[in-house]
Amino acid sequence: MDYEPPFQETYKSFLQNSFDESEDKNLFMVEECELPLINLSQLNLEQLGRDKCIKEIAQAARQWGFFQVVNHGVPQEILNNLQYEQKMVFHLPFEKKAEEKFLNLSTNSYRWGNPEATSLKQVPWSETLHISLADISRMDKRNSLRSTIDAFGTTASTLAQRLAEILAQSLGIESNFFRENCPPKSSYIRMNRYPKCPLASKVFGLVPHSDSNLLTILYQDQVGGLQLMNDRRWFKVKPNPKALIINIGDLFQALSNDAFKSIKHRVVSPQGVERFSAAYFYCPSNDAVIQSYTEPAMYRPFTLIEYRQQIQKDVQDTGDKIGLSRFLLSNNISPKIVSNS
Ligand SMILES: O=C(O)CCC(=O)C(=O)O
Ligand SMILES: [Fe+2]
Repeated sequence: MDYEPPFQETYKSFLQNSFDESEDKNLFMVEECELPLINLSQLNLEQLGRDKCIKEIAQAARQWGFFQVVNHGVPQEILNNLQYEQKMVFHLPFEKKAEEKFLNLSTNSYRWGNPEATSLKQVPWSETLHISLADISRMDKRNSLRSTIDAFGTTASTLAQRLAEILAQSLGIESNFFRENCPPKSSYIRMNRYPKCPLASKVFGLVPHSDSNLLTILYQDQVGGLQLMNDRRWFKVKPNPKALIINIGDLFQALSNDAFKSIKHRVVSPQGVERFSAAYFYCPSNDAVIQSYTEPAMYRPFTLIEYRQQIQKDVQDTGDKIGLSRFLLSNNISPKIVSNS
C-alpha cells in the first residue's frame, strides 16, 4: 500500500536478526484492568456530589495515574470526525506525508519509526502527526482536518484545565498556575496510526514511555493494545467508545511532589487490523517554572524547555529518556555517597 511507511525495508536487518530473539508472548498475556471510570456530570451537582467526584478523580490519579472519564464535554461528533479525518490523512501516499511542508506544519510534525533505534525493541511500529496547536493557523482553511483538530483542541483544552485545577485543588491548592502558564497554543495534538504488524510479538506499536507533559487526554478506537504499568505489572486497557482516557504526565508528577504518578505505558502492535488513537498533550509554555507545591520538594524547579533539552541529550547519549529522576534533589548528594563507598 503506498501509504505505508517503509518499515520492512528500513528495519530489514533488525527483522532478520529477530528470528533469533524469543517471542515475547507476555506482551499479549497481560491481565485486563478496570480503570476507574468517572462520570464528570457529577461536577455539576450540589456540593456533596461535586466533592465526591473530586475525591474519585484525585484517588484515581494517586492509585493509577490513569483514569477514564465520561460526560467529559468533548462532543462525540468531534471525536467521530477526528477518527475519520485521521484515517484520511494517514492514508495519503507516504511520499506526500514525508514532504518537508506537509500540511504546511512545522518540520518534523510527521514521524514514523525511530531513526535512532539500535534494536527492534526501540522501534515503534507506528506513524504519528504531532501537531502544535500554534501550528493550526498555518494549515489551509479549507482543510477539514484543520477545523476538526481545532475543535478537538479547544474542547480538550477546557477539559484539561478543568481536570488540572481539580487535581491541584485536591492537594489543597487554589491554583492559578494553569490559567497563567498554560496558554492553549503551548499544547499539542498527537494522532497515531498503528499499521497491522507482521511481528507483533516482537515489535511495539509504541515503546514503553511516560508522557513529558502535565496531562494527556486520549481517545482510542475499538482495537485495543494500550497497556499500562501498575505495581510493576502490565495491564491492558479495555477500549470504551464513550470514554476519554486521562493520564498524569511527568510535569504534574513534579508539581504534585509525587502525589500523582506519571505512569509508564506502551502500545502492543495490532495483528490483523490497523489501530488509531489521538491524544491531547496539555503543556505549559516553554519557560513556565515547574515547582513542587509542597515541602520538602522532591525536584528542583525546572522549565519545560530545560526538561525537553535534558531528554533529548539523554536519548542521544544513552538511548533512554531517563526523565524526572534527573531533577531529583537527592541527586545533588549522590557524589558524597559514591565517595564514601
Ligand atoms: O495509542 C495509544 O493508546 C497511546 C498513545 C500514547 O501513549 C502517546 O501518544 O503518548
Ligand atoms: Fe503516551
